[in-house]
Amino acid sequence: MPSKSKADVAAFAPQKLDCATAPLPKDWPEDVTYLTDHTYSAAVTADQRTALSRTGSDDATWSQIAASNEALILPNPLVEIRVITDETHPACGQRGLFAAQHLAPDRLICMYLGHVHNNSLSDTDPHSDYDLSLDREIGLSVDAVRSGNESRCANDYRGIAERPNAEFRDCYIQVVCAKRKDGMKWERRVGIFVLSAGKAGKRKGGIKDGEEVLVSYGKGFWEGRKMMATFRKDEVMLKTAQLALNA
Ligand SMILES: C[S@@+](CC[C@H](N)C(=O)[O-])C[C@H]1O[C@@H](n2cnc3c(N)ncnc32)[C@H](O)[C@@H]1O
Repeated sequence: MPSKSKADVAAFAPQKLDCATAPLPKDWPEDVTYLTDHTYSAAVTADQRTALSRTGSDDATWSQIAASNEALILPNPLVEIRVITDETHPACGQRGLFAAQHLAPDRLICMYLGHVHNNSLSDTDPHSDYDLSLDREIGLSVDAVRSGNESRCANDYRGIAERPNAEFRDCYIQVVCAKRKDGMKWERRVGIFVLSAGKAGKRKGGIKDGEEVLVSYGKGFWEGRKMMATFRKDEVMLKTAQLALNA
C-alpha cells in the first residue's frame, strides 16, 4: 500500500451514509441524483472492480483518505454550490463550486463521484461534459452527468482566473468491505485537491473562503467541445470552446 499520512489515518470511523436521507446541498440541480458513493455500470466487470483496490508501483505516493475525512461529510462542509450571476463569468447562468472556508494547500476538497463505466463506445455517453477518466489501464471512467456530488460543479479556470487553484488527483479511499478481516479496504478514486504550495511557496495561501474552486479540464476537453460544436452547428458552444482555448 502507499505510505499513509498520519492525518489521514488517525481517526478511522467508517460512516454509513444513506442516499435517501442525506440532505441535498444548496442549489443542487433538481434533475441530477446526489450520490454518496459511485454507482457502477453493469458493463463494468468483476475484474475491473477488483483492480480498483489493487495497488501498483506508480501509486506509492497517493494520499490515503480515511472515511472520517471532513471532505466526505454530506453535504460537503468545505464547499458551496452557487448559481453564477456575474455576466462577465463565462459560465454565467450555470453552477460553480466555491470554498466555504479557507482551504490549505494539498487539502482534499471533494471526491469526484458519478457513474463508473467502462471506456467502450457502447458504455460511454459521448455528449457528457462530466466524464472523467478513473483509470486508463483498467479502462474505467466516471461520468457525473446524471448523478454525482458537489465536484461535478467545478469549472475550468480558463477565462475566469489566470490559473487553476485545484486539481484532479488520484487517491485511495477507505471503504467498508465485509470480506476483509478488518472490515475495510482501500479503493482508488479521483479527488479534487487544493494545489500544493509549490517549491517557491507561491500558492501557500491555498484557496480563500468564498473563492471559486477552479481546475483545468485540459486543452483536449475544449478541443473536443469545439469539434462537437462544429459538427452540431452549435454557435454558443463553439464560442465558449473558442474563448476557453484562447484564454
Ligand atoms: C463539469 S461541468 C462544470 C459545472 C457546470 N458549470 C454546471 O453548472 O454544471 C462542465 C461545463 O461547465 C461549463 N464550463 C466550465 N468551465 C468553463 C469555462 N472556463 N468557461 C466556460 N464554460 C465553462 C461548460 O459548459 C462545461 O461544459
